[in-house]
Amino acid sequence: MSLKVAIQGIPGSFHHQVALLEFGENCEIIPFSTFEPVAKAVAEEVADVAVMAIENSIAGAILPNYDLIDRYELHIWDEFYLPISHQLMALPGQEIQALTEVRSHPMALLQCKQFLGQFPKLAQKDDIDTATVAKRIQDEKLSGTAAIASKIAADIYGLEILAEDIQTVKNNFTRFIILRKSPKRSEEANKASLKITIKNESGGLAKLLTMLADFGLNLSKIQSIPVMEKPWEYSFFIDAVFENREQYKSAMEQVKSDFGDLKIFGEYKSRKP
Ligand SMILES: O=C(O)C(=O)C[C@]1(C(=O)O)C=C[C@@H](O)C=C1
Repeated sequence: MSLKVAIQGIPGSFHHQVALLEFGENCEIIPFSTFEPVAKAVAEEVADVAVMAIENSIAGAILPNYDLIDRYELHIWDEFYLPISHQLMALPGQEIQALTEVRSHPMALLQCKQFLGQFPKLAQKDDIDTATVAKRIQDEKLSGTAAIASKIAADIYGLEILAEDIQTVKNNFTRFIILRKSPKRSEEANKASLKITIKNESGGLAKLLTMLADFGLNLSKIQSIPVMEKPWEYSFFIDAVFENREQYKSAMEQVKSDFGDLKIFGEYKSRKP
């Protein structure tokens, strides 16, 4: 039986590309148009695994996805960094000047903000995912509308590329995480994703960070997320890289005893390029 992989997006989307690269051409892709049903599908065992974008090197974090992992009690099994190159594309034979709107996933539009700034008359519209826009332009023969999507999407849906590599910096990556319902047991892990809710007292965060550094944890990411039930209080989502597993374990014990709540989303191998 093939692995069921939940993603947001259709063939040609970046999620689809990651799913095939990670799980091979024979996996069964279960596509959704937003992130919440992706998380739900794994929580309810409709899918075995989910691929979910979590942050981009130009546009930053996709904050609502942190909440989904937390709320649906999912576990991070792995990470995947995909180089992202965006192309402006439209029905064949059109000039950029003839376009009136450009549609894409909001994260993709953000990554191309500088390029789009040159075309103030081009209305920017958020859409489901990069490839869905490319497909719709072809299916409905939408002249005047452009998509921002991958070269693969242009090939699949028969669109012409009008401008290549339009993301603000050429070296652009999106970090995806691989989620499952059950926790992963791995002895080779050197990275952990944590949620720490510290007591609201002066210097609390500074003390936490110093303690983690003392145990040899290198924080590759720290993101504050509001605690919804307690206005103006925050939890911290932390990605920490470590060399010594015992020291990491000791640090986690100390977090629990001295700082507050700890939730470990996953321990896995760092894939940072
Ligand atoms: O729209 C797509 O193709 C996606 O896979 C979504 C997504 C995202 O969620 O950030 C994935 C990678 C890129 O950063 C742009 C968009």
